[in-house]
Order: sequence, then C-alpha cells, then structure tokens
Amino acid sequence: MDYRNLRLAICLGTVAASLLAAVQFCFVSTPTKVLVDKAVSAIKSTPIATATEATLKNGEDGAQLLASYVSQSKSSPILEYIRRQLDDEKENGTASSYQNSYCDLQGGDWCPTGKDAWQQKAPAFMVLGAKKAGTTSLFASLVQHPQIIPAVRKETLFFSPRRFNFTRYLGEDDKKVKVQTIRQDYLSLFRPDPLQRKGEGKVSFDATPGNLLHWDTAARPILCSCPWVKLLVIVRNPTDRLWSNYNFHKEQVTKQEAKNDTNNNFYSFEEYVRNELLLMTRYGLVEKSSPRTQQQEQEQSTTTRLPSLDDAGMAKAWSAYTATCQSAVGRGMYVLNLLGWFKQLRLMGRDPKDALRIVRLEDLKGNDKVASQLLEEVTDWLVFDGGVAASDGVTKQPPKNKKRSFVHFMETYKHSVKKPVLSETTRSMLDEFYAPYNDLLSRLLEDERWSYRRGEQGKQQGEEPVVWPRNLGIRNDGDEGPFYHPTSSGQSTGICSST
Ligand SMILES: Nc1ncnc2c1ncn2[C@@H]1O[C@H](COP(=O)(O)OS(=O)(=O)O)[C@@H](OP(=O)(O)O)[C@H]1O
Repeated sequence: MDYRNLRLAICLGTVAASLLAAVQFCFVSTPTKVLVDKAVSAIKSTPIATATEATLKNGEDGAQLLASYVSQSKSSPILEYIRRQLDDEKENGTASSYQNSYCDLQGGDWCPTGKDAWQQKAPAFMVLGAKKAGTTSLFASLVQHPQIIPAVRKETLFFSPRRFNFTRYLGEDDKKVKVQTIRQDYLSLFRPDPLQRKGEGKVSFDATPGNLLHWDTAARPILCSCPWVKLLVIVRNPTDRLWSNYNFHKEQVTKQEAKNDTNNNFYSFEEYVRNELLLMTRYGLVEKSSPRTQQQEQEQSTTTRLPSLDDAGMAKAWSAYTATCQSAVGRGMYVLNLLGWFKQLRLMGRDPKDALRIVRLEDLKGNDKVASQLLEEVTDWLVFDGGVAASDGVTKQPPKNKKRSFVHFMETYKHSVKKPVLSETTRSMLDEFYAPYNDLLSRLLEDERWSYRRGEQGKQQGEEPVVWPRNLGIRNDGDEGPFYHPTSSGQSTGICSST
C-alpha cells in the first residue's frame, strides 16, 4: 500500500469509528423513535440483518411480515439457556460467600442495627415490575396501607443502568459493589424523619418496574446494599403487556413530535416488534429457524453475534439488547428475568420462595373479594413477614382511606381508560411466540396457570387468582421470618442474623 492509500485508509477508519461512537452515544441517551431507528439502521448494515431483513411495503399486511420473525421462538438460544437454567436451578450459596465475593462493605456492617441504622430508613421491599403490568395501580394500592411508605417518587430509577453510576458504585474490576456509597446516596430518595417510623411497624419501598428486566445489572447492587429486601413482582399476559408498551411508547413519541413540530409516522406495532426481534437476533438471543447458508454462518461469526449463551454470554447479550431499545419484547420474557433474580438470591443463600412474591394483574382486576384478599395477604407479608405475627407488638392498622381501598382503586382505573384494540391475528401470533416462555414460567413457579393459556372463549387459564408461592401467608419453616427489616428492631433473622 503506498502512502496515499494508507492515509486514505486511516481517514476512512477514523470516520467510521467516530460514526460508531456517535451511534452508540445516541442509543443510550435518546429514548424515542430515533433510538429504534438508529438501532435498526445499524443492524441493517450488518450481514445478519441483510439475511433476515424484510420491509413493510405499502398495503402489506403487518401480521404477515411478523409471521416469519415469530416462528423462531421454538428454537431460540434464549430458550435453550432458560431450560438449562431450570435444570440446574438447585445451586445454593451462602450469605457470607456472597458478601465476600460481591459486596465491598467498606468497613460498614452488612446488617446494621440500632436506631440510626441504615435500614430504619431503607426499603424493606421493592416492586420490581413488570412495566405496563399494572405497577402504578399496585403502587397506589400499596400506599393505602398505613404501614407502607413509598420513596419520594414511585420509580426512583436508582439502579437503572442508564442512571446507575457504575464508576462510583462498583469496584475497579466491576465486580464488588460499594455498599456504603450506594446506601449513602440511595437514602436521599426515601422520606425524611425515618426515626418516627421506628417501632411503628412501618416499611418503605421502591417501585421501579425496570428492575425486573435489568436483573443483569441491578440485582447484585440491590442485594448487596439491601440484603434483607423482599421482592414483589406483578406480571400480565405478555402479549397484552407488549401491546400496552407499544401504545405508551407511540404516545410519548407522538407528543414529542407535536412539541417539535415534526411528524414521522410511528412504526406499526408489527414493525415495532419485528425491529426488536432483529435486535435480539443480532445479539444471539433469538434466531431464525430457517437454516443459514455457510456464508451467512461465517458472516455472523465475524460480526456481533455472541458465541454461546453461557451465564456471562447471556448477561452480556441481555445488557447489549436492553441498552439499545425499549426492550418491549424482552420485558415479557418473565421467566428469563425472574431466573436472573432467582440465581442471585440463591447465590446469597436466600430461598426465592421466601424472598419473592409474584402476582398477576389479571387477578387484581375488578371488584372481587378474592382480589382484595390477595392484596391483603401480600401486604401482610410485606409488612409482617408472612402476616403471622407483628414483631415488637406492632399490630395491623386499618387502611388510611376506606373509599380508596385496593379493589376500589383497581375498579375505577379499569373503567377510566379507553384502549386501542390489537388485531386478533397479531395477538395469536404473539401468544404463540410467548407460549414457550410462559410454559417455562409455569415450570419455574410449579403451577400451570402461569402459562397464560387461553381457553376456548379466549379467557385466560386459571379461575382462581394466582400468586406465587401459593402458600402465601404461611411460613414454611414455622420459624422466625427470614428477613431483617425495620419492624423487627434488632431481632434479625435469616440473611441478617448475627451468625
Ligand atoms: N385495575 C386495572 N385493571 C385493568 N388494567 C389495569 C389496571 N391497572 C392498571 N392497568 C393497566 O396496566 C397498564 C399500566 O401499567 P403500569 O402502571 O405498570 O405502567 S408503567 O410501567 O408504570 O408505565 C395499562 O395498560 P393498557 O391500558 O393496556 O395500556 C393499564 O390500563
């Protein structure tokens, strides 16, 4: 290569690198259609996308376009990964090994006690998500409980990867979580005058729905800084959730465009889903079931596809995918997201059945005695370690405002919202796409009603409300509750016991 050609090559290389950096920067900072556009155009420039790309032409049926993309669900690497995890789910660690491996206490106490103790103010529980599964209703219902106090806003977003200060909160090798630094900063998001709560049996909580999706980055910092925390999850039929996510995103973009006086038609729902499936394909999470040519295989291995989905590969692929789009499809892969949390809990020696409760929005809708009882049971568990007995002589207090009790809120919400309708063809295609994930969820939770199968009349399976674990409110060991939280005032047990 002569000098001029070399100079030209260097210039072109520099321009390409700058463009790539600009695209990456935009991905993490622009939460609108632009983000998806950029992600998709980046994909289009790779051989993988060229192999799978299809464009919606004028008048073309969106459902038809989507069909080839959802057919991949049966053989996707992500499903294989989940199955492997489920076969291998017995792996248990201990609190001290977890703490030694992942949590840098910086001279502090993992489970401080005493009246100035951090956890007097810290969250006793968190609502992890899922986004668009009724978390706002659930939040509004929970705060009706006189012993439950929210953070300064519903979603603190403190542990969300786009806000979380990785440099400040993680050690140099990104492995150990700086517990004291997180506690010091996170605490500012909780109500002042926490000592007033001492002895009153009150507990704080954070309800950031993205934390379910971001198990790969959020679970460890959360569990290192609040090792006692209880986790509450609400899910919803993943197709309905996805549709709601799309409409919400569309509305946001439309509003923004009206403000900027621009008007680009937002993607159709089918294109929106297709774009995400393309991204997932790019990161090796799902793949087209049609056999690839040898050339395509070669091209794929030299681009961004990750070689295999072992634990590290999965976390990396998931982070890459969730950083580049709304993650609207992945948020409904509940089993994967929960497994990420299960794994961390097991590593720290906590049984997910004790640490986590999962409810379905479908069971909380409507003015139904059972739904009301369900929420009451859940709140008893959140405040009193299972509702069996209040510690320190703290007794259960009546709701603040009877008129706005759980069910009342749920009911008025339902009637006040007018919703666009999803076409039946697309709905059943997405139901089919999510079916294997839902089946694996029911395997994980040991109850087939989590599979969200529809009956003949299109009704969701399961006549009785589903909550996991099913023995809610009854301790399985008959012993002290497994968590330390503000109401237990030094009588710590489980992960925070003095052992
Ligand atoms: N009580 C009751 N009955 C029926 N549906 C309900 C109820 N409460 C919340 N919802 C539906 O949940 C969707 C909003 O979920 P989130 O509050 O989690 O949204 S967000 O993540 O906080 O943005 C939103 O879904 P869509 O209407 O389908 O978009 C709400 O209508």
